[in-house]
Amino acid sequence: MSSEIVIEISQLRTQFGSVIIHDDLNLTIYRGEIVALIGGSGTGKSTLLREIILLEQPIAGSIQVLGQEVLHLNDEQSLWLRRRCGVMFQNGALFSSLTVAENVALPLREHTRLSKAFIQELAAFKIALVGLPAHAGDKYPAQLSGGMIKRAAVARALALDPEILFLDEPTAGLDPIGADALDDLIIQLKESLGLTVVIVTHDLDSLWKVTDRVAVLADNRVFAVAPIPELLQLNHPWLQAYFQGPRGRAVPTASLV
Ligand SMILES: Nc1ncnc2c1ncn2[C@@H]1O[C@H](COP(=O)(O)OP(=O)(O)OP(=O)(O)O)[C@@H](O)[C@H]1O
Repeated sequence: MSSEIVIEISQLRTQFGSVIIHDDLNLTIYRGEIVALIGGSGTGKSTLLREIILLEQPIAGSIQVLGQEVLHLNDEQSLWLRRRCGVMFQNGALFSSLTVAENVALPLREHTRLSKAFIQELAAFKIALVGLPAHAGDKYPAQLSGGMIKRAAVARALALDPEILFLDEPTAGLDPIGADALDDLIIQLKESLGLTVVIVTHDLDSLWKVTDRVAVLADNRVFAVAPIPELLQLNHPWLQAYFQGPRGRAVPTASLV
């Protein structure tokens, strides 16, 4: 992890009607790290992610992404930032009427003036990069397994060579083997492409395996942000219940063998 800041959120306040979601929320994310956002249901994890990628507006505060204040961008700056950020939404959100290759090519068609042949080549490269066989490019999403759909969605998120990858519940709905393989892919992409990765996840196995640090949303703010072993030292009831409860485990299996 470098000391270069890629995302800096300060004094963020988010409110829907009279309901306060975030209040004085602060979070700093560094280049090359994998950070997960966790917290109870409704604590505003997905909303925070949507604010960072310009899909939602907070009431007050500051969100700087790659040195740009995202709350006051003109159209050109928004476009620039959207290209620097790859996003995989929950369930992949691929267009069902397009093949995988067409889905991956779509951001390239929208954001570049590259030739059709070159775009096809780039899409094929991204499809290979995420570990899909070449013939998967000709398939429609409905013809793919859950794990392949997630990989295709990651390929589309990587289409424009982003610096930051946002993943909303990437392993949700996958069997443990598929989820583990996707975790491997996320680590591999971070290491080979130098990506900074921000994940919203409830998957404890994933948290242990892929994250460098975990940011815990509680009481409308980021209550703590640290590697999991450090979080376990904190005496917060929700955190203890989360990691030490019936579905949690105090130490990763890898360190037991
Ligand atoms: N556009 C919106 N308008 C009104 N309320 C919203 C909007 N978006 C989110 N909310 C509310 O804000 C709260 C936080 O939602 P969000 O989806 O960010 O939570 P979360 O932490 O990701 O939850 P979960 O773990 O259940 O997915 C919820 O109560 C939700 O109903």
